[in-house]
Amino acid sequence: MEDNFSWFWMPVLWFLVPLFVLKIVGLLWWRPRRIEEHFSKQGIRGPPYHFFIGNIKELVGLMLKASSQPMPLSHNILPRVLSFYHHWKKIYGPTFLVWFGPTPRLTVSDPDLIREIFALRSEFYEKNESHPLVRQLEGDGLLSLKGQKWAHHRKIITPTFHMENLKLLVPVIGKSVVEMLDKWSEMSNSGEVEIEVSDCFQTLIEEVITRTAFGISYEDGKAVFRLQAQQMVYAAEAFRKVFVPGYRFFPSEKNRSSWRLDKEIKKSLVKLIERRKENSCNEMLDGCPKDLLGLLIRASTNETAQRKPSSPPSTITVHDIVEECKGFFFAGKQTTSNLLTWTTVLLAMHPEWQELAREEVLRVCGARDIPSKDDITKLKMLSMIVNESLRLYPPAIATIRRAKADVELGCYKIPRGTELLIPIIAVHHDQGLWGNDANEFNPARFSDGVARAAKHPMAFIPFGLGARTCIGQNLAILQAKLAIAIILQRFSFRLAPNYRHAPTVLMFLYPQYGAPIIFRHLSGPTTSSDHGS
Ligand code: HEM
Repeated sequence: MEDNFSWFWMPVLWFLVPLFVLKIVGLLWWRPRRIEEHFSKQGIRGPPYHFFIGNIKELVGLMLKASSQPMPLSHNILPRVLSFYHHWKKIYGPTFLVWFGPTPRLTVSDPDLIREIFALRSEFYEKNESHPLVRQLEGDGLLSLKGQKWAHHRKIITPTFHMENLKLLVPVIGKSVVEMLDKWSEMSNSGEVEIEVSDCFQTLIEEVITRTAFGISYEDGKAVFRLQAQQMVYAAEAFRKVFVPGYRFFPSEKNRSSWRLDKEIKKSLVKLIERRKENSCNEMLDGCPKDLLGLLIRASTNETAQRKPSSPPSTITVHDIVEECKGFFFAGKQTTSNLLTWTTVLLAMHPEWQELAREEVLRVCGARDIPSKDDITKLKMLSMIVNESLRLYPPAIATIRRAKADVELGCYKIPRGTELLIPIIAVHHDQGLWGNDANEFNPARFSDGVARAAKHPMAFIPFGLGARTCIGQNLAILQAKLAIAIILQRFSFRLAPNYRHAPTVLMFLYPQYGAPIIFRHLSGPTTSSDHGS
């Protein structure tokens, strides 16, 4: 029997093992060399590829060194935040090849090329596959879907984020902001209070997103945020490691924790969706905001009702809804809370702009009332300030696309499978596009509108570009303007003496040591009962 076994298997193994080794060597050694050569012939160079790990070791080293200590109070944050780009750009120029493990990434910061990727020839590019831990966090929803399924979901969800619909949320958001400020007032001592704003704004945005996403069920959504915050720590660690295919199935301690968290998140969301379906909600009544959950449930119900017995199953399932909700929690919270944090820090650093913004708010909205939806659109100075904040401190500092086929990008020939890294923050800080004061806080550059603020209309891309542009941008801007306006009505503020300037990336741009700010009441302390609506 044993003899029969070796007689049959030994030659098979002799054949298969070398084949497997050859395949691995091809993927991890020969292919990267060929790609390096392909780009080098076109004048594109970069740090040399190292077997299997690519440039991960140098990359992590540069990041750790850059974030090892705070920086001076300056807005020249690119060297700290995207240290590898800053470092290699000086050596190889703005378009260079960098290796994330065996995956090549070409950096693209020329706005004409960026427009080609996102808008003019977007059919040749697709979203790259996120790391499985990141994917778990962002869900299999709009953020990562592709093709027809993405288009179908985007069409259904878009109405939630129309300005007309969002404006109905103004009193809800305003109420959450006022409640937060009332707590600050209660904590204040002789009219002043020190607040670590990045934590406070996260809680505020959680509340607003849960209301926008879940309407009447917002209380139930809060548990999901807590679980996602834990998942985010694992996902952020994954960014610093080479992606090993299949490793996610290995029952390591972290993987097991991450699976458990994912299971809990799914369970909470399914419970929430089922309860909401049973209640069959009142949110479709005239004048009530359409929330994400209501729209998705309605879409799935309509599809099921209209389905012929012979047609394929409804495309919006409870699983789809769960995945979309995960994405909205994740994308909505971290981005907007960081926008609020950086805008507050900037106004604390630049009191002259804080004063101009306050004058406008008091003139348009008065000193006490929660600004109305019409007031918000009139706050031009505040819009300029928020834009300048998004330019200097964009919460999403970069994005990635993958070439679906061999494609020409400008004068470059890009092989299929190459990833293109668009360093949003580098484009926003480029002196060639923004002038010599690119690293200065100067909201006035937006006084003639976004398209004319820089030398190229595509130089300002905090929300991405083209069909896959951020669906939540109106909501983010609305929340930020409303919250800052209400703060300006009630407080003046400055950096706390213990503030340390340390913008850092943990998936999004955030202050490494928090953002302690001192708030001073403009007049005597007020409470919510004093406010109009
Ligand atoms: C300051 C706040 C925000 C910033 C800077 C921001 C940034 C971005 C960027 C750059 C993209 C494009 C990514 C790419 O092309 O690869 C994006 C997409 C997206 N964002 Fe946002 N975002 C913000 C707020 C929000 C909010 C509040 C929500 C939802 C509640 C949201 C949901 C999404 C979704 C679902 C996508 C994917 C859209 C698609 O592919 O169809 N974002 N965001």
